[in-house]
Amino acid sequence: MAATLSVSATQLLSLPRPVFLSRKLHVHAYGFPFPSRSPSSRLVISENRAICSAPELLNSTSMAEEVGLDETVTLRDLCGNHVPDHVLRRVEEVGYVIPTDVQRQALPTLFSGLDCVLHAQTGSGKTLTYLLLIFSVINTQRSAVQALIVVPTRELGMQVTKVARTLAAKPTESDLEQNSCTIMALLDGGSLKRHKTWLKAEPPTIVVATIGSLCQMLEKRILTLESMQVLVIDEVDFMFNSSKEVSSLRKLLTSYSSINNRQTIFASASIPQHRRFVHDCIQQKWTKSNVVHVHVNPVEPMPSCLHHRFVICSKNMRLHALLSLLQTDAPESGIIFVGEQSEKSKKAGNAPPTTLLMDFLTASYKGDSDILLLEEDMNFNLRATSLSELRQGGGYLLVSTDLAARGVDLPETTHIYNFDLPRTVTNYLHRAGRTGRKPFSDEKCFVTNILTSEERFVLQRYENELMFNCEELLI
Ligand SMILES: Nc1ncnc2c1ncn2[C@@H]1O[C@H](COP(=O)(O)OP(=O)(O)OP(=O)(O)O)[C@@H](O)[C@H]1O
Repeated sequence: MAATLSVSATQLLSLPRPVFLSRKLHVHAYGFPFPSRSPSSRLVISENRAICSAPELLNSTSMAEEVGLDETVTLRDLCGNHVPDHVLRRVEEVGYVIPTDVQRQALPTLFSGLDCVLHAQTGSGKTLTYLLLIFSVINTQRSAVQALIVVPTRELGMQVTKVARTLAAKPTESDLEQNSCTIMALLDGGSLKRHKTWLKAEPPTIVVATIGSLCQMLEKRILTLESMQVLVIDEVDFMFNSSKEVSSLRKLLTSYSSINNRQTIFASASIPQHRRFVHDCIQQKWTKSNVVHVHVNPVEPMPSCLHHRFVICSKNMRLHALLSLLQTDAPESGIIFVGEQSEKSKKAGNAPPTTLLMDFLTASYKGDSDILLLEEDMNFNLRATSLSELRQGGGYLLVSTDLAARGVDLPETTHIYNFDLPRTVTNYLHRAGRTGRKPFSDEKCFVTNILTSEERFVLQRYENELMFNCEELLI
């Protein structure tokens, strides 16, 4: 049976994003050079062929709905010939069925073996994108490190490891007969001695690492990357911006491994001067020369479900402004970002701002949510405890420095409060992106900035650069 739709050429040309139809469908465009400017163009959709993607035939969701067709390609459709079935079953069990935009746009490129810069909004599903590539490439019969994911913080490393282990878990007894994929978290603050023993006994298939711990293992040749097929650098702009990490990162990209033996993926929601970055990737031989920049939704750098607001108050009224906001919003789960303590304030022996804020909230906030702290000065165990408590469910208010701003995925977070304005526009984007992390939800999430009147122009600059509007609240 064929369904026939009449679509004007203007409609065809004005639609905003590529159409992907289910693999049962095939699109024929007849009667006009495609895309046509003729107002009487016809589009015929008939059963029984593969996915069609035509950039000009944008967003045919409404057309497909009109004839009652399933317009959606699934992750299984995209990955079927590449990713082992037991991994795909886990992907579906976890609840990932429909690909997000970045998955839909990047996976075909990644499966074709090309190097890739994954540049897509916070919370858009970049982690699953590169993990699916890794699962398509690794051979569990081989005992060697075949994929390496480098992350900036222990917290992000633990999170990525958890997702990778979830997907690698064998769901049925017949799957258990196959060799399993082992995943090592080689992260700052972990036990290097234990990792050395593990690496010497039996190399893991995938390593998730922070650059410090990784380089120690590479320098001592306890870990080698000769068999590495995929190298992922997550939060790549942060890594290149960090004076502590950059030289080790360059060494990893050029001395410890070579672009010809590996597929290289860089991921981030923010890649400032991205054309320059892609140019550098090729010039510096961090990637092959045909590297693809997958830039999803470039005109909207932040998720559209975010509602940005600000309140203006004097510095010494900020605690009260925050309390008033919390009482009005009554957020079930939120993150309050606080700036780092200045060296001057440290030398003067003042308590860190996070401590002051925790003390204030513990004494004054009467809501039900647990109040927790995450900051660099805590030891790694306490940091892990804070995050695992957050993930156990129930409401929370997390007081944090920018440590929680990159990559941390707490999907229940609906409110972000910038108690101190972030120092850069990129930090604004990542702090804001700790909310709005449920890909197919249209739940409204809030980012609220507490600022002095002198700081208003800084926020205005962020609004201009990131193309959002901030509403003023009067409290
Ligand atoms: N296809 C999918 N369907 C449903 N949920 C998904 C899908 N892919 C990813 N997610 C969920 O989306 C959330 C965000 O994913 P992820 O952490 O990979 O985002 P990200 O793009 O890396 O963001 P950031 O740039 O902030 O690190 C996670 O909670 C993840 O479980």
